[in-house]
Amino acid sequence: MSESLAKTTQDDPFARLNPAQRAAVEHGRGDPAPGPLLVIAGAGSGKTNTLAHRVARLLADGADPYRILLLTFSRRAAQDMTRRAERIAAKVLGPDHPSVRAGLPWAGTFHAVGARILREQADRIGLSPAFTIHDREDSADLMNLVRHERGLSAKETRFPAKGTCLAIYSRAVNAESALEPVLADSFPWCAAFVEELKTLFAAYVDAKQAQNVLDYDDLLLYWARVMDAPEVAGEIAGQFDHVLVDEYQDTNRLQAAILRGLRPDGRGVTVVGDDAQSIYSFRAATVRNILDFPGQFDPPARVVTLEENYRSTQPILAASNAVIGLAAERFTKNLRSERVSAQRPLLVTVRDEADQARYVAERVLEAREAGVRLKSQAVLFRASHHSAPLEVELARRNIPFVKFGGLRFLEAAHVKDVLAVLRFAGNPADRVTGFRVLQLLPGVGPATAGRMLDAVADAASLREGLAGLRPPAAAAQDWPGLVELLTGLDADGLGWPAEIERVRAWYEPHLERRYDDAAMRAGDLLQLEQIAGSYPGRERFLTELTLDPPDATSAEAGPPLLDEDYLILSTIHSAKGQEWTNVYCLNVIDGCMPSDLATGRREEIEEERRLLYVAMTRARDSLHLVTPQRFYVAQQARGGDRSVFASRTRFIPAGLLGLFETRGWPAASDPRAASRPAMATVDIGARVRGMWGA
Ligand SMILES: Nc1ncnc2c1ncn2[C@@H]1O[C@H](COP(=O)(O)OP(=O)(O)OP(=O)(O)O)[C@@H](O)[C@H]1O
Repeated sequence: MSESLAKTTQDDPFARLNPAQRAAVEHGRGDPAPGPLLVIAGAGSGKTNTLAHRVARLLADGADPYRILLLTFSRRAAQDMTRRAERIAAKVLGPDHPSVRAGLPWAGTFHAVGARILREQADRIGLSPAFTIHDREDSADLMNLVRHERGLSAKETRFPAKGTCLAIYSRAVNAESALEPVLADSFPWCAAFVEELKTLFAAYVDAKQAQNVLDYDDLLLYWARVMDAPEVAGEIAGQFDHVLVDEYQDTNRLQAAILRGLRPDGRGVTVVGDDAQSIYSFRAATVRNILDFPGQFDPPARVVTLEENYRSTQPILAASNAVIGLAAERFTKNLRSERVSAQRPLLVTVRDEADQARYVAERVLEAREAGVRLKSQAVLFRASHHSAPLEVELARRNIPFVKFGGLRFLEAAHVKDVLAVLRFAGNPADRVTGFRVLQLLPGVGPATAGRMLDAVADAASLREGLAGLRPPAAAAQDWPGLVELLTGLDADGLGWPAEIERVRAWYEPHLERRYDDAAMRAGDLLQLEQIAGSYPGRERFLTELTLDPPDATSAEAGPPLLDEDYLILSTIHSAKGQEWTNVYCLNVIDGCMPSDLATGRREEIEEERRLLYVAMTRARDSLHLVTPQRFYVAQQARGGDRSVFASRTRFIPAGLLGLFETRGWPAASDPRAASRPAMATVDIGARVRGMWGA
């Protein structure tokens, strides 16, 4: 680069954009209400980068940051985008300019923004602004409660379990579909229960409304319905000049309806996405949203396609393109990369998962020796439990790692307990939460808790309701403490985060009584308190954390882990939008990719293909796809602990093998290979069970 060009690039943050990116960034520049824009961006083509530049361009050109709505897929993405846009805008406007300092107050996920808008409008739309939000587990619990009340849980009817009921309900809501087609398409074994399910869902909705509770789906559903009501919709839409949506391929019909409601003529709308990376149809996302976007408007939306990949080497890209090239329907993008390399992606055959773990651990250490930090390396897998043997191997070798997409921090019982106290104090009508809180006391079981909640519901206030209760003898000692805590949280004017400190202090003796590993759990609660400190208040904290819980503790908690170097382990779903120098992909075999949980419907298989594509396109320099020849099948019906012989994923048919370097490991020359006995599967578990005639 010449000196003057280098200087220009440094001064002008927009100078590095390629022509297509610039076209997207500058679309409608100077027009206060530019026409709709769709940016179709291939993997690694700078989608995120381009969207951040577009926001920065708007700010630099004088747009009001309070009137920009930026909808992202995760909270992390919203924060990342806000930081990038601020940094770019600061180069033009200076770091102290009010538009830079304001940040992007309306950046967040659809659900989080929905919650905020609904709370702001609560009085006008018949909601109480104190509504609480149920996560999936709470929703399933409430569904279960209603199911019992309706007498639908009798075993002989084989009525669907609470989780299935919730999944059916959720899909119907998000896909804006009647119940019958949802059952026929996705839950055919439940089709006989259509009438009972309708009754159940009606009762579930009644219960939520009576208890002043919204579930995840309600946040989109209520928002969408508000946008149908002209009196309120106009006001909400009028708050924004620009609406930008990232990862549009993973939005569902309700989200598309909300967007249409916000901007019926498409003016000021930018959506960005990649149809080839659509991987959330199990949450009713529909790739049709992005495929059909341009034609919704008259004149149609402008489409800008980004085809230059800056991430991966050409051989990695060639292999990824070939995999997605076999997909049935997509916007055609011919991704190209200028990053030459002689190294094709590796397709490595190993005996079993234990060897897979050893292979990956060795390569990771080798790369670290060669200067690639652990943090620049990621191991990706289809299902969270696939990494178990590797986790053992890493622990054995003292290789630190952080796992994304496993059991979430907030799902841990003790963390939920503390959050439940905070929520119940804010909304005593919420029975699921109240149930949890009251049963923390010794001697209070479901029946007592239920009676107590009835009494609270009939009283004028929580304070009055609690005052009238007589706890069982075993709880007598702890009762006054709980009453004081619940009634004092609001009344004592403690402020935030002192409120959560008080709850933690109250909870500590209960924690010790309830759990053997209380010390470790207490550490989690301290971490929770630390996270709480970064929110302005209780309600924002509870809402945002419920909607988008941290994927891994260290993702939020900061020190000490963030200073160290650690390997990334992640499900492919959680790897969305990220990139690493080296990527190792586990179990690239049929049964895992595609998952044998996919029913075999064509759309589901296509989505599994896109998952492999997403995994492959996360790699910058080095990509290893590992195929164990024998795979232990976990989580099968009783009687089955078995290994199966596995074959390479169908998404890499023989015709594509030339794009990979195929290898067996350990190599025949490796003494480890020779010392192995011939491959045989001995089902010890079955033999042991056989002792008892099972
Ligand atoms: N014009 C450019 N010049 C050089 N590098 C670029 C340019 N645009 C983007 N990049 C780099 O390319 C990489 C991929 O960018 P980004 O993460 O924005 O892509 P993406 O399209 O969002 O990817 P994906 O959809 O696969 O998650 C990043 O490292 C980014 O810095």
